[in-house]
Amino acid sequence: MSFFGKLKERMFRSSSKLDEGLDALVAAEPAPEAPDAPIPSPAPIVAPDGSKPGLLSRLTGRQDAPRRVLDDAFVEELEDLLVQADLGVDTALKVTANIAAGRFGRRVTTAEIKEALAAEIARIMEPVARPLPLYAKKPQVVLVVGVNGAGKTTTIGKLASQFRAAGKSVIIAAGDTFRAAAVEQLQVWGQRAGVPVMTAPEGSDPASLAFDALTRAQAEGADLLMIDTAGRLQNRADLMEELAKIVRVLRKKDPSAPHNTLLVLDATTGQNALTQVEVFRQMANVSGLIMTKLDGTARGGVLVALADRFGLPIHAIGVGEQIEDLDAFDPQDFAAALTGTESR
Ligand SMILES: Nc1nc2c(ncn2[C@@H]2O[C@H](COP(=O)(O)OP(=O)(O)OP(=O)(O)O)[C@@H](O)[C@H]2O)c(=O)[nH]1
Repeated sequence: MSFFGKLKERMFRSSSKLDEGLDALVAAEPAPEAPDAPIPSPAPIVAPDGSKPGLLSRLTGRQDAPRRVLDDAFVEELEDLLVQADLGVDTALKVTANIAAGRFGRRVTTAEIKEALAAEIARIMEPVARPLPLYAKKPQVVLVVGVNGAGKTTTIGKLASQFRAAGKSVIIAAGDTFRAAAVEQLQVWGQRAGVPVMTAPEGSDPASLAFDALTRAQAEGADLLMIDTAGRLQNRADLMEELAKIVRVLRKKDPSAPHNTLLVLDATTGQNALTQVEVFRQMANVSGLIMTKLDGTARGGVLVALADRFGLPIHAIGVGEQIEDLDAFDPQDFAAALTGTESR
């Protein structure tokens, strides 16, 4: 199945929410307020090119798509709908203002609003849609950060598998040494991807494991070293110190490491993802994002808010629990899936 087909199918719940909301918005043409208020004469149905509809289309009703005047009430309802779809207040206001510009006071159809919304979303997402950059430098050190449960382990496994398929040699370091279950999970993913996973005794210093892993990666001439990290936000100071130490120690072996710091975010957390970006940016030099669990969530809109607020590259999106369920981020497809329009 094409990327768009898969995304659309899997984001069905997100798109249908916004999709249906937009349909309802246009259908909800408010009745005139007072009985003695002048009833506005219906606007002539004129095609976008200015021509009147022909007899056949008038008879078949194809020109009769519901229309609603884009007025202040419409603008407010559209803003609310976008906030509910997790675009965040600032982005929702901006997007709505852009859609209203040039259309205010006109009678619009749902299709026109959906197309305009998809175009606005794609415009915001375009600059951030960038795959993980691969450098000539070997080994390229990729530090993976994010709260527990965001999908770090799964994403590392999926990425490792894709790099392997592209002919790259990869080593994984299980840096969350405080949770035996996390280490075991990563070992399972390493096996699936066919990639060695370096571990350390439970409770040992993750920085020391990172150092050993980089030593091995350099010795073996590996292309990539991916380092998993803990995600205990409950003790922020400790986590910050832990991440800082990993970076300090890596730089003893390679002053340019880490070459990427990926923040993994869970789409189902909605607006909370914005806070996580802020927190992790204070703790680590986040260079890009991967958003997981976009399948089956109604909260995919948060990606638009993230792109608009932070402008950090979105390297990939997780659309399922299987090893192949990590896709490149395509802004046109994403906008189409979210708004229920056809991708260009
Ligand atoms: N539906 C879906 N589930 C996902 C996706 N990515 C990860 N998951 C699931 O999310 C859960 C947590 O994923 P992990 O990879 O263990 O998350 P983590 O951040 O490593 O969490 P800890 O191991 O607790 O540190 C698992 O059940 C995964 O199968 C995704 O893109 N879609």
